[in-house]
Amino acid sequence: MGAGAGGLSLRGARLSPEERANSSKSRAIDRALSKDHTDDLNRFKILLLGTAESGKSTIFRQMRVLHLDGYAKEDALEYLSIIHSNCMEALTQLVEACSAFGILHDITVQEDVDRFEGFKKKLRDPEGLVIPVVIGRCMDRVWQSSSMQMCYETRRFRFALLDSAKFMDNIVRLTEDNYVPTIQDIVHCRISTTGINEIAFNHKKMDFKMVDVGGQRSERRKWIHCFDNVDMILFIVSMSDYDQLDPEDHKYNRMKQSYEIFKTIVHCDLFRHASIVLFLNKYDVFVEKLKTSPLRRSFKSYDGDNSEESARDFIKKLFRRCITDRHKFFVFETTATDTGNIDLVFGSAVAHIVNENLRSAGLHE
Ligand SMILES: Nc1nc2c(ncn2[C@@H]2O[C@H](COP(=O)(O)OP(=O)(O)OP(=O)(O)O)[C@@H](O)[C@H]2O)c(=O)[nH]1
Ligand SMILES: [Mg+2]
Repeated sequence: MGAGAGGLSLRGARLSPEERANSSKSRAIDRALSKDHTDDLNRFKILLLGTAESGKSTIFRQMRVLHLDGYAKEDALEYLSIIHSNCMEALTQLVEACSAFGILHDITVQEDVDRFEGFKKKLRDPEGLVIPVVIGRCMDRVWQSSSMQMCYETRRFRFALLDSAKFMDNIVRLTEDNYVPTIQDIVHCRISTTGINEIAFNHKKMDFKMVDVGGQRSERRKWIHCFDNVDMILFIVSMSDYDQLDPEDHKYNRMKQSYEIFKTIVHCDLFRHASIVLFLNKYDVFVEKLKTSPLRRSFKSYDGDNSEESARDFIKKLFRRCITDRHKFFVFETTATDTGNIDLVFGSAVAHIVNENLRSAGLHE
């Protein structure tokens, strides 16, 4: 089944709040640049790489939450219409799935589906989308219906569905008047990155610069502009991709694509001195998915059982094989939407690298 969102082009076609902030600040940044250039070179540069939807920007946002000042009310409000767009897209995908699977709704639920579709047709400005309270309630009734819940519970991994579809659990809160997105809402929302975003922060007395790029095919061409002076590649692979086809090229498995990109990056001579950190992300979804979708179905060479440990180790080994002796390499299982998990793992990755660097310099046992 296609990933179609019923003609809505609600994500990807516009600037994310990160990009808007970047471009409005760019003139001021230009002026300060000559002074900052030296400071910049002293910062530990982390480049986030990985395929689309692997979770790079989610980690980027977590850094802002953990190591900067988070999101003030006006910054949080920049995410409101994206969150509403995610809800529209998710419910559209769910309604389409019900009809593709031949799941029928009760008459009252069908009336609400029709009301939702009617609202969508009349939408003029997806950019500034705000779902009215009454439509939010109507969407909630569709989401809570037994037909929709059955479709979600039993088939959600069999059709394209936004990771942020769980917003539907909170659709009434999200569409209330005066709603302001919470940190949790912001890290769960989905908008594809179409530029290069940077933040600078301090952690454990070290200065960092983190660079976030887009993972879609057209965006990967821009990666090369960020390849100078990289201290650490933070490569994000989505563990839930193991049984997915690449949405941009259905010939390829999405995780195998990610593996090929990882291999190319690791072998790139520009990164011969960089540390490589691999996040096996969306681990929460991976564990859920394994219950119904065996790894062997997508990876014929896998001969283990369908336990989480065995499947995870196979994927870990696959990626590790790309690493050569010259690299410092660390791998972690992550759930990027979990702030506590990212705090722990990021801290640990940095500590490992610092220790390794001290050891290489003969300053550590
Ligand atoms: N359940 C779950 N969702 C996640 C996790 N990591 C990211 N997501 C969600 O996955 C979606 C995509 O994440 P992004 O951070 O936008 O992905 P990206 O790599 O920046 O994608 P591009 O910008 O297109 O390259 C978002 O809705 C996230 O909230 C995770 O570990 N678990
Ligand atoms: Mg992104």
